[in-house]
Amino acid sequence: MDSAAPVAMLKRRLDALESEQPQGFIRLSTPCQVDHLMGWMDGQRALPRLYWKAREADAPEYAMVGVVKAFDSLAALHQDQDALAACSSEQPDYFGGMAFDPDAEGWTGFGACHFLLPRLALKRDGQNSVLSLNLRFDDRPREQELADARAALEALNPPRPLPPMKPLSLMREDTPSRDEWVAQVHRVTQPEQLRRTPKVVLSRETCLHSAEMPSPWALLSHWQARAADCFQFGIQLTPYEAFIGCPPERLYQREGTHLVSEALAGTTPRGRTAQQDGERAAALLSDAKNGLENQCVYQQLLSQLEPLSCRIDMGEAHIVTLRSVLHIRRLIHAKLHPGVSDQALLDTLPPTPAVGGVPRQAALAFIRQHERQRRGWYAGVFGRISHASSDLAVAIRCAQVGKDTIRLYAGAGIVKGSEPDAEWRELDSKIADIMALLGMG
Ligand SMILES: C=C(O[C@H]1C=CC=C(C(=O)O)[C@@H]1O)C(=O)O
Ligand SMILES: [Mg+2]
Repeated sequence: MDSAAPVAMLKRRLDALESEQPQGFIRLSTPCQVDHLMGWMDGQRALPRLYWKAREADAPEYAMVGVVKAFDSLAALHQDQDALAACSSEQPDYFGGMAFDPDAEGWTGFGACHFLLPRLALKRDGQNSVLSLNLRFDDRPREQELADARAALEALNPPRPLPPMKPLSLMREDTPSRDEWVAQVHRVTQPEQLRRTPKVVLSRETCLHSAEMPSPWALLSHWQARAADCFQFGIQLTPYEAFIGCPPERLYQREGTHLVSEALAGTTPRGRTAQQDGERAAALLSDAKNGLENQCVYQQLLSQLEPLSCRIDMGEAHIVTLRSVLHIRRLIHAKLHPGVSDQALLDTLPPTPAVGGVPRQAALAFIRQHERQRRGWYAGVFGRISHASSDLAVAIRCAQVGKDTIRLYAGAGIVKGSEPDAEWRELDSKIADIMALLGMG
């Protein structure tokens, strides 16, 4: 990619702003040829860095660096959207995520909620790539904003070739251990416990120790090549902490008042042939335990969306085929009441029973009491929010990349009929792609 010319163009556009009276939010954009966005991300030194692509094959990719403004609550984000709606014709995209449980101790460096309006965004949409510089003049001195924007442009680096994936000599540590897992699954499936809490999604953290921190962007680049049908995200807030993932599950997509959500739960490993896949898919759809896992998610989403919507259309259960596993999915389309905000949706929907349980509070209480690992942003929410449209994934199939550890997360819905050994194997199949990349497959 030749970024010198686009950067020079944006600097000229900035110079032109000096003599104007810019108001509110302004996005300066220029075409910018890109070969590989991950190489661009890896080449940058400024922080934060954030990458996002929704799971549709033709969804645009966003690679972002630097920050204009950050938000540590949905209320603050919503307030900002309202403020800009009142003073700007263009509205920004905000990117970020939320922890699984804001009331539990999370990961160092990752708050309960963190969304940001990036300073620079490289957006690739089909054949078109555009580099944008975001600015705002409603809440800060004009001279300072222009100087900060110029500094961000000057700090931009060219992309660099991604380092090859080195075989890491990794020591593996599971929390819970396999024995603890067996005990936890037995506890959840006791009849008395199931009567009060019919579903709890238990999780595992697999901690891999490595001598040096791999580039999170090189890892994500390899991982995304194996997860074309999934959302793909990465966020790096500090030099030694990044969170990446390729989740298959959508929390919701909103276009105006039209909302699409889904229940993705119920799992079986892929077969070795197309015929075996077909047999496993049929068995999965008729299996009581997996059906119940999905039903819990679907019903809760429906009952939560009901008061927010004037119309809800329910879809049939069908199979989603990923590289290593098959899942059951049911789609939900809703027409929201006018004025239902992303804040209202995000205050209501997560954590869904695909990652928490039913009833929510009892399941969360169980998880807080029995899980030793910190879920942090695993099983939280990650995505893009804007005034006109939003798209958010459930942050599963993910890894936290630290200075000398890589932590992989996987969970399994435990309901009546769950067997500890089969559920443990389900955890491994869910993260098989990233395990294989790390030489642990
Ligand atoms: C919680 C996870 O998966 C959820 C999504 C799909 C299928 C699931 C299951 O069959 O248990 C889980 O509910 C995870 O991958 O960490
Ligand atoms: Mg399951």
